[in-house]
Amino acid sequence: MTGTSPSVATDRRTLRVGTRRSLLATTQAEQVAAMVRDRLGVDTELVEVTTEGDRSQAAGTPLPESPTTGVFVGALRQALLAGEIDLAVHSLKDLPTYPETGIALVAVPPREDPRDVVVARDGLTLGELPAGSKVGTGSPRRAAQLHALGLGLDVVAIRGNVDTRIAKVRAGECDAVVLARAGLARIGRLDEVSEVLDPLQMLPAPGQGALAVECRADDPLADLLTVLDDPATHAAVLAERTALATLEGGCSAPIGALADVAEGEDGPELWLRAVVLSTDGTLAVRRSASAPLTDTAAAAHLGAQLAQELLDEGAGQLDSASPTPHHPGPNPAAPTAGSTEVHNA
Ligand SMILES: NCc1[nH]cc(CCC(=O)O)c1CC(=O)O
Repeated sequence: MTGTSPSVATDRRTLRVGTRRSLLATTQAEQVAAMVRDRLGVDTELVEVTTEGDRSQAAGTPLPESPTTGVFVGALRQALLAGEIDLAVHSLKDLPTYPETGIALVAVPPREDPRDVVVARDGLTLGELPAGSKVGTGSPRRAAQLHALGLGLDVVAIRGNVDTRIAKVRAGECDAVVLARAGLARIGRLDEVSEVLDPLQMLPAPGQGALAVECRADDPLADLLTVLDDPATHAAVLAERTALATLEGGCSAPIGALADVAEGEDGPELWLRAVVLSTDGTLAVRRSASAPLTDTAAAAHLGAQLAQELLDEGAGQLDSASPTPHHPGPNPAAPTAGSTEVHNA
């Protein structure tokens, strides 16, 4: 192990790319490794690190789809800090919103399609599934938005990796499951998709479809790896994640957020929309806002501002712990016009 003698990147012939062991994780890591070889002209080697999340899946107690505690990233960060790997590749949506001392997020490569998809029996869409159909998901965000469609679907909690979840449909255990399109795209299983969900009905998780490349903050490699960064994607996910971080301070309800880059009159703009729902989907607060796509500070500001508007509209009262959510209280300061709505779904 050469971790104790800091070397400059050009001294390293082979960069060690840390990844979780799942098929999705290693596929993503190999994609980033290919970019590293191409852009930096160095060799790469994948180093598989077993995370707490993987261990518990192997032991038969898989974690929920959207663990918020970073169980999938801790071991990779430890390996970075210990000098066992040079860079780590994560699904960005699995990263906790708070930073880790000594670890830098150095690049966000171009994003995959961030939408959620349905994999259903007989190629059915959600609208074609009869009331009472079992739709599997372990994500409170997906469950709340499924309930909000008002189709009478029976949302059942399932866990496990992408393969396991698709297998539940093929085995007849569920009529359908909802997954991130990006995951299926990366492992070459888009042919399983029966419907791509419009973000108007199913807003993805903040950061969904994007990858995060991390390395040690004090490693000279950090500067070199910025060539992997896609500034538009980076700004978009920063806006989404800042909204998430701000909302996490004031509420524990399911959250969806998506920022798109669109061409405005005076150049590219970031258009951010977000939703906070009660767990059972009967109540939702939704809002959107846009800002010129300039720097990361502007993107973060957009996210924080939108989150604050959602909190002002009562998002903090959509208590995920409450089985019978109540209407958010009136807010005299809230504007009456705009794209916010508090509704019974
Ligand atoms: N929570 C697990 C996870 N983390 C990232 C992805 C998919 C790839 C991505 O969103 O970038 C998935 C699977 C899923 O949600 O279906």
